[in-house]
Amino acid sequence: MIREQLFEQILKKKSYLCVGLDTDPKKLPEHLLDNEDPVFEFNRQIIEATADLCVAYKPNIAFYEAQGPKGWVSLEKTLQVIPEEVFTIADAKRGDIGNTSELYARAFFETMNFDSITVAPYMGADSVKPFLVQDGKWVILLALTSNPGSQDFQVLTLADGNEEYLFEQVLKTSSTWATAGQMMYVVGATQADYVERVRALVPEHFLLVPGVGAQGGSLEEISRLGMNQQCGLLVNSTRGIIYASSGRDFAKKAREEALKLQQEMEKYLEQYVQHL
Ligand SMILES: O=C(O)c1cc(=O)[nH]c(=O)n1[C@@H]1O[C@H](COP(=O)(O)O)[C@@H](O)[C@H]1O
Repeated sequence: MIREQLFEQILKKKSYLCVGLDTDPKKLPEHLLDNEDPVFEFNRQIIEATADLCVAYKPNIAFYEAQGPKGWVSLEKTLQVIPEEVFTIADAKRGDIGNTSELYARAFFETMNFDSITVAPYMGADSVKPFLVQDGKWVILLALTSNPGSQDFQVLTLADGNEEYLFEQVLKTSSTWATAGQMMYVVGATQADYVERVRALVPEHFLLVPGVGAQGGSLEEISRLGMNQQCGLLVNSTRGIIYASSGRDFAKKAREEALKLQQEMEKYLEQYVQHL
């Protein structure tokens, strides 16, 4: 999916919500367990209940890999029921020497038809470039993550005397590898203090923002500080939506939570995107 299509969908749905599909077999509502493929059935109902409120789905691959071959089957079936216009993110956090990254790219972009994949920048240019193979397929590079461990390396200052954080160097260098039509950055909602520094370096790029809800990040703050004139944000919520209820009403409750976020997003879009 190209950038213009993504923005069109944001305008149409008045939403920049990404729903995480981190489907844990241990957390499924009991009444689904008799199903032939409970993980798929759970995802199918979540998608049916939320597809008009969100612009992206982000299955975290770990939740499928952990189940072995049947997990990959559930993932493939899930992709098939995501409506065509909704952006898909393989949250796989890959990246390796060039020829291996090529195979990761093939796995997620060809064997499975994801629009994008999350990639770790640590191994540098030759580990990321194999994912930048064609228009409409995106790299979402980890820049400043939402977790406590982000403090261990990402905000260390470099020894070159420029008072620059490591994540800023990641943004500077990697933004020369691809345009804002092929690269996005992960910036945690818990990192609002640094968002202005992120935007100073990558004003045009979309940011994938996880960490609202269960991790405590604020949608208001990240929207105020991070939005650009093409919205420029995909804000993810996973547990806050998909596990809103563990009962028979799980899909209805998921919709209610997604709707709350969408309605808040509609407000920020009107406030911060000028030509709306
Ligand atoms: O790449 C990600 O999506 C990601 C990056 C990051 O910095 N923090 C983060 O939480 N994530 C993912 O975003 C999702 C967050 O889920 P919730 O905390 O349940 O909303 C999980 O799939 C995480 O793996």
